[in-house]
Amino acid sequence: MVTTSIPVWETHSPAHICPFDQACSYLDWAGKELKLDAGLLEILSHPRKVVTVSIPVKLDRGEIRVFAGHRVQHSDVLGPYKGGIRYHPAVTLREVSALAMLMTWKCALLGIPYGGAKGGIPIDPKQFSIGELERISRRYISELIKDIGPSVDIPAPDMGTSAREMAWMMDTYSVNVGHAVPGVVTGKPISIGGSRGREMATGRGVMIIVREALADRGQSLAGAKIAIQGFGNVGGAAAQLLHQAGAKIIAVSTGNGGVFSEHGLDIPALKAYAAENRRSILGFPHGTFISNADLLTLPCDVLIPAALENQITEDNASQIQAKMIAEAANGPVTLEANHTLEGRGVIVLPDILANAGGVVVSYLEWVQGLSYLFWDEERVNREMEHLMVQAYRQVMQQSKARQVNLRLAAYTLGVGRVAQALTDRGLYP
Ligand SMILES: NC(=O)C1=CN([C@@H]2O[C@H](COP(=O)(O)OP(=O)(O)OC[C@H]3O[C@@H](n4cnc5c(N)ncnc54)[C@H](OP(=O)(O)O)[C@@H]3O)[C@@H](O)[C@H]2O)C=CC1
Ligand SMILES: O=C(O)CCC(=O)C(=O)O
Repeated sequence: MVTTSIPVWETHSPAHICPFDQACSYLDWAGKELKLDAGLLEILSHPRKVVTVSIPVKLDRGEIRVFAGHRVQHSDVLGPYKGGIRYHPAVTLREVSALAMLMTWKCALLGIPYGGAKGGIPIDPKQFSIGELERISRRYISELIKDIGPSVDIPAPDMGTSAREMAWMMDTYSVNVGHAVPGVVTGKPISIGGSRGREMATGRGVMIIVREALADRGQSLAGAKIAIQGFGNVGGAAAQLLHQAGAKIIAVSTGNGGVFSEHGLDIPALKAYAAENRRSILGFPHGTFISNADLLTLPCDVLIPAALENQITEDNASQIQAKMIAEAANGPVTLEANHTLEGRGVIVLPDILANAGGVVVSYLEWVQGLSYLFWDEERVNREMEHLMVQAYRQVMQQSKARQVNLRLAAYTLGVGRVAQALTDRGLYP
């Protein structure tokens, strides 16, 4: 039975804050600081290409459903478009457009030769069988076949997707063009050209940036009290690596709440519990229940939002008790909240720096694939750490030189490099 004949491309974000408006406000802020021309800012605030495709899929029970699949290519001034694909019910075109823009600044900040893109399908992957997810992923990539490619646009995992979906996408693309093309996606399984270290990379990058920021304040990871919202690819890996480094992870959460222990959670035991309980951590015996809202306002050294955007807003910014926030998620702190936090002396390590470990190892995966030479995990981690620490130091230096907070420092570096490249290429004025 066909349930809808007219696909609804644009759904309203459940949050009252539009992620794309937020992304444009951050760009504006950086543009003012850099004194960029209005015309240049106008170019940078528009994605270069927006694609929405129809994904007709037969579900296991025989019903035909048509999903909307978005891919937004924000900028390719510095290299091929790059960015993840999100499967989440709250995905909208405006959200994907915001995330694509963030990718542009992130890649420029890290000095990797990519532009920015993002993709997404508004579905809850938990509601579909593996077979259904495979059909959705394959059809989505077939529809985008002319818009992606190893030197055009290279997708990767984001919320709700993983190496499994990347393998289906790589295979679909390869079958369509007639030969194996591992470089069309990153975050693939190692068996088909994925990189060692990619799965943990975003969490490892978060750990490195938090370690550097604490060290600059005379603190170490050992004994630091940390709360983490989100226990998926990023939050889970960050929790594991921070725990290994001696930090005390006092709370973690998933979509329906979390667990708290003042003495620190046993993260390996919690990971094992989640694996046995279809990713749910509720009911973990060595801790008490905590809501996502309460987790955000716990007193701690570092708060790590690692789930969705717009989690820290004007509504709760004044209640945040963390001394430092590391944005593992993209866009978890709104511009207004950022100002409030800054006024209260809370350090915010911005997303385009703090969560860049994933795209850095994606880049290393792409480089290994193009050169047909694969590295051991130690080398991947070393190269990634070098790029992350270098970017961190550049942000610190920019912050001192311009007397601005870390977000504006990171943005002025990222946006400034793209603006310079656009001008040097003769694309502006
Ligand atoms: N994967 C990557 O390499 C990168 C990801 N990021 C960003 O990191 C963030 C997380 O991505 P990733 O870890 O890959 O995604 P995953 O899908 O692997 O995990 C998401 C986690 O967030 C939880 N979650 C979902 N909704 C909420 C909510 N409303 N409140 C609290 N927790 C929630 C999920 O719980 P549940 O299982 O209950 O849904 C799950 O634990 C995203 O913002 C993403 O853009 C940034 C850079 C790279
Ligand atoms: O690994 C990548 O290419 C992109 C990761 C991503 O989507 C992100 O950094 O937000």
